[in-house]
Amino acid sequence: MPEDQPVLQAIDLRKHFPVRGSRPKKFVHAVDDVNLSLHRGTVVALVGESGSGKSTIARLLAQLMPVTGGQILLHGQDATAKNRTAFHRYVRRVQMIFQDPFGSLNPVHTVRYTLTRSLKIHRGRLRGVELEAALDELLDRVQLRPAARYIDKFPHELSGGQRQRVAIARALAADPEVLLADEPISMLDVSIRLGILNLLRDLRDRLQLAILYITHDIASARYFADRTMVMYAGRIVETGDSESVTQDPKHPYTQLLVRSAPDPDDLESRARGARGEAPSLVAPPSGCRFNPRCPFATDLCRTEVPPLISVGEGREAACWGYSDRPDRPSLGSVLDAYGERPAVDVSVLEVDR
Ligand SMILES: Nc1ncnc2c1ncn2[C@@H]1O[C@H](COP(=O)(O)OP(=O)(O)OP(=O)(O)O)[C@@H](O)[C@H]1O
Repeated sequence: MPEDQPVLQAIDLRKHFPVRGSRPKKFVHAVDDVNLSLHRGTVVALVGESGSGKSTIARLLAQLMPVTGGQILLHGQDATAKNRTAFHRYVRRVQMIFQDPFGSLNPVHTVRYTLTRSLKIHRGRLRGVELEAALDELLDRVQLRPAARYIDKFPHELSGGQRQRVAIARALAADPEVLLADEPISMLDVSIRLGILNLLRDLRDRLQLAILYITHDIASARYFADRTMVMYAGRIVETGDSESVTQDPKHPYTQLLVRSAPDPDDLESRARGARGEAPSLVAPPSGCRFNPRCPFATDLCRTEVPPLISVGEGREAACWGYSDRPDRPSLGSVLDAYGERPAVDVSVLEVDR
C-alpha cells in the first residue's frame, strides 16, 4: 500500500435532510460537495461553528446514516456497506468517539464488561489469561494504569477524562485504522482536555491511526491536527496545514473564526451584529454561502459557488477573491471591515506544546 494513499476518503459527500411536514418537500442542506482524505498517522481537524455540518460528516463517514450523494472509499474501494456483515467489517476499521463519554458508556456496566464486549464483537471470544492480557493492554494504551484500579469500576466512579479514555479503549478494541472523534474534549473539564488530545496524538503515532478531529475550537485544531479543514454552512471553505490555516487564514470566514478564538460563540454574535445571521440551510444563500456575512462580497460571490482555489502549498480557499476572474472581489482586512478590534488576541492560540 503506498504511504500516501488515503485510508478513508470522502468524495463529493452530500447530505440533505428532509424537513418534516414541509410541502412542497424542503431539505436541510447539511453537507454539500465535501471532499476529504484521512491518511495513516495523520490528524485532520474539521472546524466550524455549531450547525455547520461537522457531526453530519462524522456520522456519514461512520455510515450511521446513508449519504444523499457522493462516495466513501476505504483504501480506494467503495465502502458503502450494503448489509450487516459489510457494516460490521467497516466498523472494525472505522471507529467513532463521541462527545459525551457518560452518555456513550452504559452506566450499568463496568469497564470490564464494556471492553470485553467490544473485544468479543471485534476479535472473537477471548478467555482467561488471554482476555485479561487484552484488557490490560487496552487500558495501558489509554494510560489507565494500573489496569486493576479501573477494570471493575462503573462509569459514575470515573472522572470525565477517565470515562473518555475508556470510550477510546473500547474503540481500540476493534483494532481500527481510523478514529472519528466528534468533539471528544468539549464536555471535559478544561484542565484535562490537553491530556486527552495528547493521548490521541500518542495513538496517532504509535498505532499510525488516521484521525478525524471534529471541533469548534480552532486553537485545539492548531495544537493537535496536522491538517485543518474549515467548514461553513455545509461546505468546506478552507484547507491546509493547521499552522498556516490558523496563523495566516485566507478565507474571510476563517479570519473571523481565528480572531474570535477561543470563543466561537462570540463570532456568532459579532457577525450577527455586523452583518445578519448565519444562513438557513433549508434555503442556503446562492453563490458563496458566506456572502451575506462577508464584507467583501460582490455579485460574483452572490451568484456562483466558489471552487477551492490554491492559495499556497497544500492550501486551498473557496473564495473568489483568490481567483483570476476580472469580477473577483478585492479582499481587505475582515476586522477593519467589521470596525472592531479582535475580542481576543490571536496569541491565545499559543498553547503549551
Ligand atoms: N437528523 C437530522 N434531521 C434534520 N436535520 C438535521 C439532522 N441532523 C442534523 N441536522 C441539521 O443539519 C445541520 C448540520 O448539523 P450538524 O450537527 O452536522 O452540525 P455541527 O457542525 O456538527 O454542529 P454542532 O457543533 O452543534 O454539533 C444543522 O442545520 C442541523 O440542524
